[in-house]
Amino acid sequence: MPSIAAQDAKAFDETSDAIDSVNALKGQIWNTASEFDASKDKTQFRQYEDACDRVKNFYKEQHEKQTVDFNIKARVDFKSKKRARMGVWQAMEMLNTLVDESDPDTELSQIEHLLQTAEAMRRDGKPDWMQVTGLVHDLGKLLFLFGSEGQWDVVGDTFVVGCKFSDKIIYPDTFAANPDSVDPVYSSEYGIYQPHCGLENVMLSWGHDEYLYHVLKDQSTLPEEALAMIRYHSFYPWHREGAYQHLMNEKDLKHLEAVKAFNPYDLYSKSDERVDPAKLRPYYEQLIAKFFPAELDW
Ligand SMILES: O[C@H]1[C@H](O)[C@@H](O)[C@H](O)[C@@H](O)[C@@H]1O
Ligand SMILES: [Fe+2]
Ligand SMILES: [Fe+2]
Repeated sequence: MPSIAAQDAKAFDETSDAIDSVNALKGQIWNTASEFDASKDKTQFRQYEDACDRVKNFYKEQHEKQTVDFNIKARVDFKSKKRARMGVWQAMEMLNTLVDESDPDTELSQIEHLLQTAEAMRRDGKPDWMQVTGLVHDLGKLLFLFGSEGQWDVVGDTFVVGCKFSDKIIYPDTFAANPDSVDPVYSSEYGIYQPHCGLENVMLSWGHDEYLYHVLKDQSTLPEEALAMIRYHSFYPWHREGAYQHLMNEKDLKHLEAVKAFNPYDLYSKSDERVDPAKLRPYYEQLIAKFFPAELDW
């Protein structure tokens, strides 16, 4: 039996190895841009300072209400309820009634956004699994039709709850109204978490990413990268701004790379040409059949 001191030293070495490799790789990953990224004028997107009141009010409410208590309750509710049973295309059609209040960049319907994302990936020759991930990535917004409290617990960028709210989140001042921001534990650097504990062990603000990840992880044959794309695609303070590095482990580096490859298709396809869902349906139905059962529990 190694002594406690030796075990501590080993644990410390492992943590510092993880930190070293996070540090070595992160610069490379955070700075990568894809071909698709390069062809778009980025100044047209995510201009939150100039956004309309609809968007600003949305985030004011979300940042006030996403507390640790709420997040625990949302996860318990998720596990204890049955919502619906249907296929992927039917879910896309059902989602179409939602107009996302958090989005300053598109007025198009959700089905069009999903198809635009997938089509942009298809044009760039991305693999089947990634195209289908693009196709489904926002289906978690169905939560809104399944009894969410509003849009604030469904859409918008995500962030970590249970530790200090990062100033890399858009409209950071609005967290002053969140009771967790004056809680001595929840407002500290690490809060309820351990250094480099890994993002799978932290609570991201509840919404469409987290919900869909939990729905699909056991009901699809999507690879790990695809599930990371779904789970973290709204986590802009992390994947775009480089926040929360003190909570990352090595697995998250791989996930970061996947999310960074996904993001430009989600964001910049919003300015692409309109698509015709009826025309595209046969192609995507055969992709859906490769990765999902005919019906899923939502
Ligand atoms: O407003 C958008 C929302 O429409 C997206 O679905 C989400 O992923 C983004 O992070 C958010 O900023
Ligand atoms: Fe999204
Ligand atoms: Fe999206």
